Amino acid sequence: MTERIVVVGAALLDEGRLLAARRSAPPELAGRWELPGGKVEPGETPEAALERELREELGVEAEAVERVAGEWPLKPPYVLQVWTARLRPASPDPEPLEDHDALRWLTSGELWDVDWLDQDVPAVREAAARLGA
Ligand SMILES: Nc1nc2c([nH]c(=O)n2[C@H]2C[C@H](O)[C@@H](COP(=O)(O)OP(=O)(O)OP(=O)(O)O)O2)c(=O)[nH]1
Repeated sequence: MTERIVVVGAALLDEGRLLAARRSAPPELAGRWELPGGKVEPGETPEAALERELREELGVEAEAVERVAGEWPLKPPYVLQVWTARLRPASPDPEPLEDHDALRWLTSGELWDVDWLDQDVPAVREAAARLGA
């Protein structure tokens, strides 16, 4: 059986907008936009991983809300799963603390203004269906 490591991506939604984050590393991904998140660690639930990654990367207190149906292949052995998420009431605003050098809140009309990682495009399309919901 092949090893498979889940990367969780957050479709962080706020006031009908989706947060996009521009990667600053590694060189082959730098400058492209993604859903913030990261690898699920052994023994961790995807929801806990998502909340931990958002705290580390963006300094926010977020809550995973629901899984976006689907799973998208990344560079083996990684696969991307996406959860919608929201900021908890007392959360600070997101800041690009690590892994990213820019953040943008996108309305549905602005969704394709950023250069998403190719492998994120189908996931973003699915997540976008929740915008304004
Ligand atoms: N977080 C995130 N990673 C993505 C996305 N799309 C995509 O190809 N990736 C890739 C980039 C990385 O190779 C891998 C996740 O790595 P990461 O650097 O975000 O995760 P991490 O914080 O747990 O990593 P690490 O520094 O602990 O190794 O998945 C995405 O939308 N979000």
